[in-house]
Amino acid sequence: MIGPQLGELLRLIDLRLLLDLLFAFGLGVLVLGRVTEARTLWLLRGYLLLVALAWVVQRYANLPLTSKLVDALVLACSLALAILWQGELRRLMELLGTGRIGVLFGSRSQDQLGSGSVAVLSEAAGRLSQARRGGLIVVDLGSDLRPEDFLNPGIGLDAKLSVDLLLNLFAADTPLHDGAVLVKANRIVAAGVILPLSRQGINRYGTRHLAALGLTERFDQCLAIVVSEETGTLSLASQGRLERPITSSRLHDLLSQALALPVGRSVAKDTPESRG
Ligand SMILES: Nc1ncnc2c1ncn2[C@@H]1O[C@H](COP(=O)(O)OP(=O)(O)OP(=O)(O)O)[C@@H](O)[C@H]1O
Repeated sequence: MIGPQLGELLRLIDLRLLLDLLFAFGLGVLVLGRVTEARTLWLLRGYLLLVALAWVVQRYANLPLTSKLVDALVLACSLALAILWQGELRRLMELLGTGRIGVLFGSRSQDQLGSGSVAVLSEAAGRLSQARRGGLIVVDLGSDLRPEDFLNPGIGLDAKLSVDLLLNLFAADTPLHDGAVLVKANRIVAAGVILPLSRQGINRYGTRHLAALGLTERFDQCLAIVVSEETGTLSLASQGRLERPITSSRLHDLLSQALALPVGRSVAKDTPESRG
């Protein structure tokens, strides 16, 4: 009957091995699914392939020397990747340590910025740049940032995003003009936020630009718009890299691309809504 045959089949299949393969496959899919950059994806695929090869050699081939060599290769690659991805690995440990594992599985936040907000941000940045007024705007695309992620979380505002309010917040000699403005889901969440600084480019950039790099290298779902007070230069920081100098219309296109919105300049309408 079916009973003994099923029992026989189950005996033949190593359940633990099956589970092991299933978990490893799931983990691989999860990690690869989170990577969007092509080069990173190739590196990760190569690394996972090496790990799988090391496992096969160790388990099925009785070749101790080959096994040792492949293990050494995996170790060398692990060290190289740990150096290359130290920011990402630190972020992963922070997420695990603070119990925010959901961020690893979650997709981008639903309440994203719309095209109106992109226009508001690029117009405000353009006007700050023309006036040579320093500014730093962090755009959170769904990073689940917490106050403890900043050196100082600043003053909570929860105000509607508008060009006027942004210009006001960066007006010289006002209490909140120092630090960054945090924008999330069409709202100005906080101002006067002090961000962690990056250690890369320390000889090249001042602290405003290092702050933009510092945050975006830790949170890949954050962008930082920087306006230099010294030169009026506009920059956009993303994933620990600065694109500069850019025009406000280029900023508009880059923000639209990041949000997967149709690219093309639209004017920030001075509606009562945008005035907040
Ligand atoms: N950690 C930080 N987080 C947020 N803002 C910061 C931080 N550090 C400095 N800033 C902002 O940057 C300003 C100082 O900018 P600084 O001149 O050092 O940098 P910069 O990159 O050369 O910018 P700029 O080109 O505007 O001069 C501060 O007044 C403050 O508003």
